[in-house]
Amino acid sequence: MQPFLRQQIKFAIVIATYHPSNPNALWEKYKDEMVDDILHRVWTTNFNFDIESNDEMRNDALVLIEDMCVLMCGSLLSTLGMPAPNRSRHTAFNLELQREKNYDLDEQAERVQKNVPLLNAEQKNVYDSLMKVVDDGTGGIYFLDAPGGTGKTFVISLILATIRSRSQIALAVTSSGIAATLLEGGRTAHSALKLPMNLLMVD
Ligand SMILES: Nc1ncnc2c1ncn2[C@@H]1O[C@H](COP(=O)(O)OP(=O)(O)OP(=O)(O)O)[C@@H](O)[C@H]1O
Repeated sequence: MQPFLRQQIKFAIVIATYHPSNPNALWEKYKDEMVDDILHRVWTTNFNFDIESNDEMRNDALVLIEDMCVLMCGSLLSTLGMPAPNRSRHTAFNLELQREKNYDLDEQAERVQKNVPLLNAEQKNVYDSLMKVVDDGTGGIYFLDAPGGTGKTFVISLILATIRSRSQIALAVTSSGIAATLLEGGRTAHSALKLPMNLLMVD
């Protein structure tokens, strides 16, 4: 059993098999304990122990409890006298989202202020063009190519910082793990987008 599910499983057993007289009151009493493990995972993933439990996490706990109740007694929480989870809001421990919302905005803004004036003409052209696409919301696919060491990563990092400094989300995905280490918040596309691995393919 995964240790982080223990509290929710115990709660589900009580609700699904003992049929307490007031399940809703029980949930109100223990709902904060139900998210302890979720909160702990969010803390350790984000290296930020200031994050507090929130409705999103409580909703995630309810979804887990309901899934287990359905397995145990075939009933949804609403029929067992409990609040129904909002499935459309279920984030499945949305650590990715927490992580992307967790950048220090001042730090990002400071980096932008310090580094934009350093861009050379070509870098500035790339930076301005891509930021315009972001600002206009037009989107698109852009390929940035230049000889090694000429500042591609520098520009890309600055674009990421600019977007993040505005509380917007910029995912940095790369094709290799080594490349991912060069960008703040960088992940491989396989990890970030849960791309399937073709283990039979030989490069
Ligand atoms: N405009 C700039 N002002 C100051 N330093 C810069 C600037 N552009 C790039 N650099 C620095 O130059 C070095 C090389 O830049 P960077 O790593 O971005 O190049 P790259 O094109 O991504 O290289 P590679 O293709 O080898 O990965 C880095 O130390 C980077 O911080």
